[in-house]
Amino acid sequence: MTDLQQLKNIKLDYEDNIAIVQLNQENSKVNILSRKMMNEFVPVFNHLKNDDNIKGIIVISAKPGSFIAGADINMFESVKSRDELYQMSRNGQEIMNQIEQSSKPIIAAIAGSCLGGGFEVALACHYRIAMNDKRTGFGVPEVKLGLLPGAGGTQRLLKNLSLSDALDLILAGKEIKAKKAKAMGLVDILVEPIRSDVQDIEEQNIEYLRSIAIRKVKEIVVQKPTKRKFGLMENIKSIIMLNSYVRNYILSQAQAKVMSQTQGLYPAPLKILDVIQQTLENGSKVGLNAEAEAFADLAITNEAKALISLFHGRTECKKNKYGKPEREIKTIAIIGAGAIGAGIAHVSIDKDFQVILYDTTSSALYHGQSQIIKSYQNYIKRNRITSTEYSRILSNLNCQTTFDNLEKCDIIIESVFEDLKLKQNILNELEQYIPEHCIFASNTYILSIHQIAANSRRPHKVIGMHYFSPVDKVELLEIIRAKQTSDNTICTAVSVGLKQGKIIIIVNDSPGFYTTRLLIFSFIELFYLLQEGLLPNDIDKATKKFGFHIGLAILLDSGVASRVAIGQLPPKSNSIAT
Ligand SMILES: CCCCCCC[C@H](O)CC(=O)SCCNC(=O)CCNC(=O)[C@H](O)C(C)(C)COP(=O)([O-])OP(=O)([O-])OC[C@H]1O[C@@H](n2cnc3c(N)ncnc32)[C@H](O)[C@@H]1OP(=O)([O-])[O-]
Repeated sequence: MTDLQQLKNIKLDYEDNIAIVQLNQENSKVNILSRKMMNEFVPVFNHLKNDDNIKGIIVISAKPGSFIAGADINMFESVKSRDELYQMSRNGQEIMNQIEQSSKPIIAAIAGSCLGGGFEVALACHYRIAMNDKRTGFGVPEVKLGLLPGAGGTQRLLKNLSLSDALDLILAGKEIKAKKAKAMGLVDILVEPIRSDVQDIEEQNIEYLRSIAIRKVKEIVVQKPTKRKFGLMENIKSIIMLNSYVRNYILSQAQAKVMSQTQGLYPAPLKILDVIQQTLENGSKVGLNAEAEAFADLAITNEAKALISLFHGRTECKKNKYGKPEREIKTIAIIGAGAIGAGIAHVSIDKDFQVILYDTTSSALYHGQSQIIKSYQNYIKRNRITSTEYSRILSNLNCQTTFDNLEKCDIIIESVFEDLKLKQNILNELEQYIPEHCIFASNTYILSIHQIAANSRRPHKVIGMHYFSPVDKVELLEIIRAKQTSDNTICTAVSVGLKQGKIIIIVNDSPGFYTTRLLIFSFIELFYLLQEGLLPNDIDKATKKFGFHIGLAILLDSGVASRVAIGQLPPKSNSIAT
């Protein structure tokens, strides 16, 4: 029995007859439903449930940016048997049922990520109040770990949403922002954050959210909650759902989409569809059991283990192991307004970097600028940003055909053709204009950073930053350190990349670095297959069936790959990854 005076991951507060359960996972950036957290949460909840003085409960997080990031992923890895996983899911479902069935109103006051098991907790609560800010997002990303929501999430999402919307969330594992969650009926009240120029803003916002939640729960205690009224469209949708022909049609469409996107290589989406079908045909009791069975089946697959390992790898690649750069980076100059240069500008301006986009001609510059403007206009159309945000973001972009203002730059990212002489000349010329602290990054997939810096006055400030097209969609950034590159230069490049939202690998300045070298070996095999008489289309089909996102032959046909394959790669190979 946990002593309620000795809680380490939960702070229990009271205001009048309202209990505030504040989650604050020890030694962690995020809250998770770990064994330690659950060992405190369950006794706290039972105590509050049985205490007659308590009339209402609020579940809130003390951590800025994180409500609950889900069940503890490491817990699944430590489990020894399938039965244990099944039981874990059943226990999770039982806790959520207890929350839902509580006679006292329970409000989830949500600021930050509300994901997986965290979203399942929120869905089990009677009322959801959410901060309408960038960091607050809802989703069930379990499918990305090769799993499915295993604490009643499939059932509650089906109850709260139309079948298509529920499928959309569970199968894609995508995150939605608070405003969209409110529009979908998953959130009851949106709270606007306090102005962003206030100090300790996030802590203050949590306090503010808490005060609104306390007011609301007191109101509910007096009035008793009114059931959410469904609109006309929702009523029509639920009538349609009673029709098995319509249901089966939606499920078969979803299955076809899954098969075309995954080639059937991932078991989780297919299991999810199966659980949903069983629920729709036999009701929630069968659905819950099917969910737990599927959770246990999936958690022991190699696919889940590989995807969980990928999660850990990605988390590692989001860290700056070099610490903090000596200077804060405010201004970036990008040399070359082609698709990649413009893409780099695109991922920089919305992170509040001041960007100078340079090209030699107005028409090239116009082309790059139009690419950026078009993308951001699309975001407005898709409600990803408001027109005010659009104006603010675009005001960070300065396009020019001269080297004016380069003295303000903290980093230059050169993204011109793969021509060693050209890159060397640009570096030499720019060194006349840029300040002493400014670092120079070359966006190259093949040229030696050491050679690019051969005539530099400060080679320790030269580094490679290899972006991938389309830059606003591909998360990977390959950072290449030459022997002479200083740690602060690497640290600065990593911090810029992380702020741009990239997942970063750091590699040595060796032939083909990491990514291009991997491609080379695939292309060598491809050439053998072509010589043996296979058709490019068949090779593409086979590689896609194997799991490649695009066919290998079509990849070769894209300019980048062919130039790599045609022999710019130096013959000698050294070790690559740092
Ligand atoms: C009650 C039992 C119920 C059982 C039944 C199953 C229930 C459920 O359906 C299954 C799940 O929820 S599956 C889960 C579904 N949820 C997800 O898939 C969400 C996974 N998480 C994320 O997507 C991101 O971490 C966030 C967006 C939450 C934060 O991003 P950010 O601000 O850039 O932060 P960051 O740098 O990424 O992470 C900081 C630290 O937190 C760590 N950590 C984080 N989540 C963890 C977790 N769930 N676990 C463990 N650890 C987790 C992370 O490793 C790192 O550790 P380190 O030691 O410092 O290296």
